[in-house]
Amino acid sequence: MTYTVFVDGQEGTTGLRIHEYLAARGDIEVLKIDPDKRKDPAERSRLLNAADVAFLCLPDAASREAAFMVNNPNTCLIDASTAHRTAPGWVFGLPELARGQRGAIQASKRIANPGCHASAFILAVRPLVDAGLLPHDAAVSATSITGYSGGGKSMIAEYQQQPLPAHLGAPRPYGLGLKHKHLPEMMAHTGLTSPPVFMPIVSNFYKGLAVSVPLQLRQLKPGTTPEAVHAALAAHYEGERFIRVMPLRDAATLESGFFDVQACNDTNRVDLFVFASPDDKDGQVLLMSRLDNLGKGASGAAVQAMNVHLGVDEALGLA
Ligand SMILES: NC(=O)C1=CN([C@@H]2O[C@H](COP(=O)(O)OP(=O)(O)OC[C@H]3O[C@@H](n4cnc5c(N)ncnc54)[C@H](OP(=O)(O)O)[C@@H]3O)[C@@H](O)[C@H]2O)C=CC1
Ligand SMILES: CC(=O)N[C@@H](CCC(=O)OP(=O)(O)O)C(=O)O
Repeated sequence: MTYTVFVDGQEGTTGLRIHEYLAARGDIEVLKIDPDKRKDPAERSRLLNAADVAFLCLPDAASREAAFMVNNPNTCLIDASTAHRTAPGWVFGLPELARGQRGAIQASKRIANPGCHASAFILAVRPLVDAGLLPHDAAVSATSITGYSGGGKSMIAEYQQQPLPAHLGAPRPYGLGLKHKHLPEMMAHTGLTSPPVFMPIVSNFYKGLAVSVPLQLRQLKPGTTPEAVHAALAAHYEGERFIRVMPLRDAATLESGFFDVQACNDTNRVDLFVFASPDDKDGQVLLMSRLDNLGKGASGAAVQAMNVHLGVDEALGLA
């Protein structure tokens, strides 16, 4: 069986990476748009409606526009943008979210893929909420360190200019209005009733992302230990091929003394960590979640969602 696929936004960062994933696939025929017509609504509409699966790798407004163009009931849209992640009628493209999510992705023709920061945050927090360890109304905060490709073509150009302006050489916190666009999906797909205080930091490396979520154990169900937090993650992701729950107080990371934000690059993997002090006297845990923002954070996740939707091996074409 061959499926036809169109990538709207084929020359953007996410779109190009999806093409790389699909290039080796014998079961996929990629429909290409003439470069001169890639923003021509009539031509985009024709190709969107000709595809079995269309990836939207566009700014939010253009993604909304594309969704309106589709009238072929067989076309499945997989949107990488923020436009539809909490929209009615769209399924969240994160198969590992909860039991039943794969079935929902398979059954829907409208799939909204998670944001890169949001994927990492949700995958760390959702299991604790589901296990009843973290109350829905918990006050949570999170930090994310990300490479600059997360900002798409314009941010890549900014960071790759020669000579590099001095202010881009150091990490840059942003989202300081506390209204980052991933907050709605972070709440909707973890079950938290108030937004986390979230500070992303972009830095001078191409890709790689790590979200950290510090928790005081007294915020959790009384009696919760770091072991219980770790066990909840391990149980939630048992058998998941793209999620690795690392050992509690991961010895390798602790020995090196530094966390490697880039260690999931060029994979579709997410690594989850639970750090705690050795004697646990302070009653704290630090959750960390690491991924490649262009892998499981965007293009890899989109291809995985397509595989689930088509009912083929979920890992086909993915590292
Ligand atoms: N980069 C990342 O790590 C992640 C990105 N995303 C999301 O994926 C989407 C794409 O992001 P990314 O690839 O990084 O962005 P880029 O800016 O790299 O690419 C966007 C592409 O869309 C094209 N485009 C803009 N408007 C239109 C239009 N009206 N019709 C057709 N094409 C159009 C742009 O054209 P032109 O080349 O002329 O600018 C560009 O090629 C965004 O919504 C982003 O937020 C999601 C998760 C992670
Ligand atoms: C470094 C940087 O700017 N990153 C982007 C997130 C990239 C991402 O996940 O984007 P979407 O939600 O748009 O899909 C940001 O924080 O806005």
